[in-house]
Amino acid sequence: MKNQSNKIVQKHEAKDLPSALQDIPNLINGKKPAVFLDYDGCLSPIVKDPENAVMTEEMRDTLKRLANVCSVAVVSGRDRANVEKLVQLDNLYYAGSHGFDISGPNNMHTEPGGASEAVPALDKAQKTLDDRLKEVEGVLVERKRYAIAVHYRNVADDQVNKVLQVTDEVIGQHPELKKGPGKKVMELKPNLDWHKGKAVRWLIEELDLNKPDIVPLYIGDDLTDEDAFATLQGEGIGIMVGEHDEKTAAEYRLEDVEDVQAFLETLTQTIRRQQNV
Ligand SMILES: O=P(O)(O)OC[C@H]1O[C@H](O[C@H]2O[C@H](CO)[C@@H](O)[C@H](O)[C@H]2O)[C@H](O)[C@@H](O)[C@@H]1O
Repeated sequence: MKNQSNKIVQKHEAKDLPSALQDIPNLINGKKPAVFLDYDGCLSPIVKDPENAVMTEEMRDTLKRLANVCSVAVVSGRDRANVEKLVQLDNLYYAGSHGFDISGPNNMHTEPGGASEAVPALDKAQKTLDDRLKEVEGVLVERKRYAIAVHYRNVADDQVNKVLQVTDEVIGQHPELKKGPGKKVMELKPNLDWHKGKAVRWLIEELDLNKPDIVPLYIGDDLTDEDAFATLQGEGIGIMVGEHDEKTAAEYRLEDVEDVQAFLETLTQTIRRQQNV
């Protein structure tokens, strides 16, 4: 399958991929990793209420140790400020709203995808969604700076179609917006050629990581992470956590959040050994 840049992207069933935990020194092949991580389903397990997706102190310590030996970025669908608050580490880079809103150490803040033009449409869509979905029990309309997530995880099965139909109608009223699926969520995003893969590419260039002795790793669990896996295929390593509904462009897999932490711990030790620290 070709992606938008006409690269042929190989896709596999997640269950058929080798475990990324098996042989980490071989996986990074003597290169220094730059690590890009999704948040929900990767650093914190999927839970019923997005507000309760809290990262453990152990995972925070793991990330802190990793960020001492290589570049680390969290690339999330969440609002950037929200994911920064959840992770609470100031030597990481953060890309929120699916990569539209990027921050980092030394007051770095930039919005390379040009999403601000979609804010009036997002504001109007949010009002309509709040109004039209207010009677549906369990629905959650989560506003991010540059996206809206309509969550139906806690909606009764016989009401889910209504939620999706209303969401589709509202997107149809705003050519500035497009839809994007996720885990029990339908998102409204700026209708622009920008996604997590483009944000990762932007960070690689900006942080001067585009070098033969550096290997970018991207770890994620959701459909929105496929853009990053596809972007890195052939030059980096995509690692799928668990599974989603489609084939994946990742080349390795991890089972769950615990596996992610074990992988990051071993990766840190491997880098330290390489650096003789
Ligand atoms: O790119 P991510 O960091 O993985 O963010 C994707 C979405 O994650 C959140 O929703 C998902 O996780 C929730 C908590 O586990 C779960 O309740 C929900 O069903 C999932 O879709 C977040 O709320 C969204 O804004 C992110 O886009």
